[in-house]
Amino acid sequence: MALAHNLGFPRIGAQRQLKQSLEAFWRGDISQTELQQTGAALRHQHWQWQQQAGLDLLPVGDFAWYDHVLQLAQSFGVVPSRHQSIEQPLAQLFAMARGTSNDTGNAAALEMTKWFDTNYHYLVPELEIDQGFSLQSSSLIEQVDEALEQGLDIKPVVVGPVTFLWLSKCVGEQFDKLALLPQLLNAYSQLLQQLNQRRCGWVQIDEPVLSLDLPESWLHALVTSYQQLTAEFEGRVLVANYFGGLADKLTWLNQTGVAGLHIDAVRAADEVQAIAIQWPADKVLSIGVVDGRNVWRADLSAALTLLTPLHEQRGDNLWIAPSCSLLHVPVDSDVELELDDELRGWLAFARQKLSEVVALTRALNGCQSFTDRALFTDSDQIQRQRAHSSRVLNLAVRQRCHSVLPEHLQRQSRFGQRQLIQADVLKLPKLPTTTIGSFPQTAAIRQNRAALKNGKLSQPDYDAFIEAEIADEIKRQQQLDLDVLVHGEPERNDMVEYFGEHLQGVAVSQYGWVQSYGSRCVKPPLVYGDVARPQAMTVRWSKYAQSLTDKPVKGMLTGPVTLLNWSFIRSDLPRAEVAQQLALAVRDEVADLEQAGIQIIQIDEPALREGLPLRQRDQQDYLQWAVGAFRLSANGVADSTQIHTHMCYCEFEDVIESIATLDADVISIEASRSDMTLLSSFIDYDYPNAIGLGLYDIHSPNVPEVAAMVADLQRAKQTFPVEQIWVNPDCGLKTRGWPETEAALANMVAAAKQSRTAISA
Ligand SMILES: CN1c2c(nc(N)[nH]c2=O)NC[C@@H]1CNc1ccc(C(=O)N[C@@H](CCC(=O)N[C@@H](CCC(=O)N[C@@H](CCC(=O)O)C(=O)O)C(=O)O)C(=O)O)cc1
Ligand SMILES: N[C@@H](CCS)C(=O)O
Ligand SMILES: [Zn+2]
Repeated sequence: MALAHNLGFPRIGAQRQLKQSLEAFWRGDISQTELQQTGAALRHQHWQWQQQAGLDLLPVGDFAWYDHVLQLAQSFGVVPSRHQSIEQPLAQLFAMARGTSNDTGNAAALEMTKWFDTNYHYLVPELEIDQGFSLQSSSLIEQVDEALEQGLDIKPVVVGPVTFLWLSKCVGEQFDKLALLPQLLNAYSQLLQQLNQRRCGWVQIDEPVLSLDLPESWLHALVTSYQQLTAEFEGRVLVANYFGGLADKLTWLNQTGVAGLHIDAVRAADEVQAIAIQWPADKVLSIGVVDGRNVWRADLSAALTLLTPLHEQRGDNLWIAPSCSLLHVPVDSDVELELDDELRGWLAFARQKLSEVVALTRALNGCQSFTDRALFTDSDQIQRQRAHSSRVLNLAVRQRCHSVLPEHLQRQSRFGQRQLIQADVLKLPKLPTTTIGSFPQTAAIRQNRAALKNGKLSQPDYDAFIEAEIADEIKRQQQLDLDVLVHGEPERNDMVEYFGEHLQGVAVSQYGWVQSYGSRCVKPPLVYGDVARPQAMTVRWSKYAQSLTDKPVKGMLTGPVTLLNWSFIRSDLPRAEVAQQLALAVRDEVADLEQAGIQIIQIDEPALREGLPLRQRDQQDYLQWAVGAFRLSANGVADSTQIHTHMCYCEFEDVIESIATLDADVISIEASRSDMTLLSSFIDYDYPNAIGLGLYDIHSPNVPEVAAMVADLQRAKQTFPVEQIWVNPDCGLKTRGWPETEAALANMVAAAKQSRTAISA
């Protein structure tokens, strides 16, 4: 009998209960006991749903208060010294996640970065050269005990040692992280011994680093690790890889002695047959055949065709699962009642995906229920429907894509010439100051938008409210004496979802929340068909803002690659083509902004680096079409129009050449959190265009000091021509409050002014 299992369930809750409880706890509105009750209720609910779906083994340990990597680090005692004085474990966890600030000083949060190529962010464990590891109280064990008390058939899940070490960073003296492996393995052994005491039959150890190009020393580490862990665990170890292929690592995995292997049969469909032959038939092979990174219903008949011969070969040793943890999809598509029946029918969120896994497993085992059969019938019908639906194909869009010419990707003149023209038009001071776009999304803004959505506020009243917000934000920026103003983005729920709401071929869900980091969530748009822009999306707000001031107001758009990477994209068209359609829609908006008198337009691309394929062999192709999409969106303007772009949270060194090829007049980057080291990629590359230095970290409520920013500007001036330097925060200010925003910007403007005086002196 094939077995149905799951790798992980979304922890935030179908109604974002975890978010609400966390934020209430942080505000001091609820007690720790109440927060813990929310956690327990969510875990109980999620296990119940998974059990009802018919899974044979339920994942346990996938729940985390803020981030599962952070939680594991704390369990192993990997706590930076600046947070060690906090004894209460939950308080310490939140201090590591969010930083602390009190009379005795600030203790910074851990660095946050992208989890592989997803829009989920994990906290980076900090390792010192003499780092010790030992099992402290473990959230995994607590969750296991809780699930066992509920009489569930469980499979504990934990991030594996190779991935943990790979994702951690060295602090202080630099050293080879692998030197710490033996001690780290001891901590894992302690964890496995605890699972032995609880007689767990299986443990799932996640090693998504297997999807990367790994140096040989790390593959040796893989073998050493699992030889030790399998010897110590009395049950059986399932190593789970996802987000890509691992065929090149199979001979290494064969030496590890693990009893089971999970593969991502969606991202690496081409490897399934070869792995099925090479992975011993007496070991479990788990096929991640239902897409855990996208929201469309699976083609169940096609999946069954793939699985049937594998089942004939392996029998009980074939497991069926989603391709990866369901952390990356929303919970339940059945509640999306504002979508029409046809579109809703095309969707499968986490709960629906588990029904698909179970239906496939039962079909293999020859014990399908009536509901399972109906799922297959529906699936066949949906595949046909989507292929022929008039809402999917837009001939005008297809025609326009075919007519794109190389000159559409080209500015009229080179940067040097554009710079002179723009300087003449804009008349900005040296080291011009600006912000990245959004200002605080206050409770009042969110409440008014909620009121509009549930019919309590009319559209004209809402629009008037947004105009008043914009007017207030322009006034504040003028008082701060910023040089290039923004309208502040108060009309946007999110920089991607907002555009999803305005584009044809794209739908937005009502409750389709996905955790981005900690308590913060996003609702990725659903790109189901060819994308078109029926009317202007932002012009009204930018134009209104510009009418209130003589200073230039920067138009603010999200770029095509970020719209692509932060949406759920149709699976019947190559990503490059969807990117081109999005690019044409953004290009039209750029043209309309320019037409409306907006002289500076920023096209944000924070997800350009994130979309970089995990394997080097796939990267050039992506970079080529992604850069092409950006250029198509941006380059239809006159030389006098200044194009900005913005990127945050990203390492630039492996993509710097492509970033230069974007040819934006100004790129604003994060610089402060990396102590200006991110700049080194730009310096080494001799980056030709202008750069906006993210001079302070917007993720912290701390107000940056003028002197520190002056010192950073001084360093930048030593490496870049001063005409190329702009001054700005490192990202948008939507998550901040007004008092710290105004104080920080006042200091930033003061730092720029001081630095200008130093230039002219
Ligand atoms: C730059 N970042 C972004 C990423 N991805 C995106 N798609 N967008 C991004 O901006 N990835 C990388 C980073 C991640 N950073 C963040 C930062 C902040 C958030 C965030 O704050 N998310 C909000 C949700 C935003 C939103 O859609 N708001 C809506 C709905 C607000 C709401 O909850 N309303 C209440 C009622 C109102 C009330 O009474 O307060 C409700 O519905 O119950 C809106 O503004 O209308 C979050 O709350 O988590 C995300 C990623
Ligand atoms: N313009 C956006 C960019 C975020 S990456 C903002 O300011 O929020
Ligand atoms: Zn940003």
